[in-house]
Amino acid sequence: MLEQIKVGAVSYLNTRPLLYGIRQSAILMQQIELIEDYPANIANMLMDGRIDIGLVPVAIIPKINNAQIISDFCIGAEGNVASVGLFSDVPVEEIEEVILDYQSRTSVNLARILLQQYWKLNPIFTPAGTDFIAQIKGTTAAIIIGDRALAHRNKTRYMYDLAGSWKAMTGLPFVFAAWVANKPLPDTFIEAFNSANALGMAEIDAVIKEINYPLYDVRTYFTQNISYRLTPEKLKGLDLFLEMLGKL
Ligand SMILES: C=C(O[C@@H]1C=C(C(=O)O)C=C[C@H]1O)C(=O)O
Repeated sequence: MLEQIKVGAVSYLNTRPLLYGIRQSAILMQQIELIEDYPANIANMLMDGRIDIGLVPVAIIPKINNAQIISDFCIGAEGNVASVGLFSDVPVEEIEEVILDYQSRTSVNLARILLQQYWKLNPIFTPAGTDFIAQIKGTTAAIIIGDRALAHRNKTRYMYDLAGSWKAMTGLPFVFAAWVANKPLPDTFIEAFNSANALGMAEIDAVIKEINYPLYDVRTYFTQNISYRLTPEKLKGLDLFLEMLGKL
């Protein structure tokens, strides 16, 4: 038997439409082993070769040998993404310290770019411990991503949406994560993988039916906040982000 292709996916709600399609595809499921974890862990797995494909934070693409984006689907946003924010009790100008979510690799860097170039501020950045959300207080703010960010909306006085702010600064959409392989894969497999992703998007009603999430409207999240197609405009946003990241 051929060895299975190891695929790592982000374990947040936003990935559910993509995984729905993959799981529906029996032939694909015979060829892959699916591993779910938070983004920073998926990034480590792809970097050290424990997986062959990962829905990885785009910020780590430059650190991967032979990195290839293999899919037309991504975790992106054309405006407010709702699940990536700078959460603060004070207005952004008054923030002195920003704690950076340990689960993130892209958004923490996006936050550094936006604070420097959009808000023109220079706060201290601190790596997060596991209980960092409880430390948001006074002039200490935090970047939170994923489901924990959705759950924390309305809990702080201010939530600056990082994808919305990126759009305001650059006029471009933003890509948080993309399907990246660290080795060449057969074209037939890549085609099947893409079709499976597309299937999930086409069956969005069925995806939503499976989810019981009371804290945010998942239909709005999947159809108006997250934008899954890796369009030429998104690739422009991605190129600009990687260029800015290189100069940080
Ligand atoms: C929009 C999101 O994008 C995520 C943000 C990531 C990051 O900051 O490194 C990585 C993967 C994405 O799933 C989110 O999870 O809320």
